[in-house]
Amino acid sequence: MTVPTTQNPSDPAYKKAKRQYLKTTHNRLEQLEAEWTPFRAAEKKYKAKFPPPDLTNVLDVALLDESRVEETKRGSWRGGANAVECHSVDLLGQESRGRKAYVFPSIPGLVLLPSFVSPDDQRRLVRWSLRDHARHPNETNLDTHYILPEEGLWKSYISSGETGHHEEDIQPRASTSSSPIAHINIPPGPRQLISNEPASTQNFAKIVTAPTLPAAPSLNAKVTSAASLIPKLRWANIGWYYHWGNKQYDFARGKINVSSVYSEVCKSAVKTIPWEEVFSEEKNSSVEWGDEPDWKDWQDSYEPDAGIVNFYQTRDTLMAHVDRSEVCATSPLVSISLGCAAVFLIGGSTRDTEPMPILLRSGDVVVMSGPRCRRAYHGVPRILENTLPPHFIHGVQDKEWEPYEEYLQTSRININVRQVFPKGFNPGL
Ligand SMILES: O=C(O)CCC(=O)C(=O)O
Ligand SMILES: [Fe+2]
Repeated sequence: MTVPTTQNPSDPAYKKAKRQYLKTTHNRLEQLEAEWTPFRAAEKKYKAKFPPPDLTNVLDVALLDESRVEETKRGSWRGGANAVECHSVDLLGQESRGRKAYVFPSIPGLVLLPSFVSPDDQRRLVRWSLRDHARHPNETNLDTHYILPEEGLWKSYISSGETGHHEEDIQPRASTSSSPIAHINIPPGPRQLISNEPASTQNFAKIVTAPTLPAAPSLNAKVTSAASLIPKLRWANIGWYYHWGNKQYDFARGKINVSSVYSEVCKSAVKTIPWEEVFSEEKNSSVEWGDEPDWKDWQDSYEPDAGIVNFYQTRDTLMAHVDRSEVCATSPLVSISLGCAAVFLIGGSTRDTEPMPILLRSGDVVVMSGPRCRRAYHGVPRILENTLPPHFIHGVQDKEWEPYEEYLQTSRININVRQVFPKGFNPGL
């Protein structure tokens, strides 16, 4: 199956994007463009539906891998194999023999592990994310606005397909809450840009006691069905609860265990990275690391306890942001890509650094770590249609897999896992 694309001039999607472009550019103030930060300019470039962006400057290391030819030749989105300055390092351990990671002199602490997750494990993670994780007790973006089925949205969607019933059976939360309780307003839809104070061991006591009003259910939400809500699923929380209103963890609500399905992949990535080589070229490191670089401990001490699973449809984007709610500002953040490919941008400590574009494909893992990278601005301006790798399509004989394949045709899943506390810090929770 191919989905509409803005790359092909005879495709209606291209024509529509062109009409839209001509309409909006008519009114565009040139001055505004001049005021864009380099990060904003890059976001605009890769987001553009028309003309479709040229990806030659986007690093696409899958093009160097013969075993990924079937994957990279699908559709027409391809980056450049040598678009960005980087070099490869060998992964550690028997199981990783011959496998490589890429490191980037301009962003020490950024590590790209192409194709780190095997096709079988990718399918396992997709199933887990949709069916087992995006449901109670893990919070999702939809919980604020709808009373979701106990069995989870995905199972309810599948069973409605099996029985042929697409009933409108999901109630909006607003219509059922009778008692007037205090709320804050968090609009439904994409994550909002809210400026938060970077968490640290110094301000931790203040963060723990910050008031955390629940988000207000939307008054516009209507009775609906699981099938209509599935494309609206945007995120599911992992581990410690997160408060989106003040962009800090809500430690008072406690923590749900991080499933080993996720944590094992993340831990094996951290264990297999040769950290000494990753940070060997870093200059003046002790200044930025504080007392002592802590990477020497990561192979043993890294323990993920928070994060988010992001669900993107091909039209979705994630704006430039910094993940700074974790008390530990250096410990690895491990990010797993599944499904359709995406353009990922990563820059520096402000939006004034020109970001590096990297094409992330299914199974790729990105690790953001150390003082120069863990809190660098990053975002996802584009999900690329028709880039689903063949191992999600051909050869999957399993009938039960079909709805996952159908979902993935227009979706990307990102599992983004973090460690909140540095080694040896006692939060007293
Ligand atoms: O989707 C991605 O690759 C990045 C997601 C991300 O930056 C986040 O969840 O904070
Ligand atoms: Fe992020």
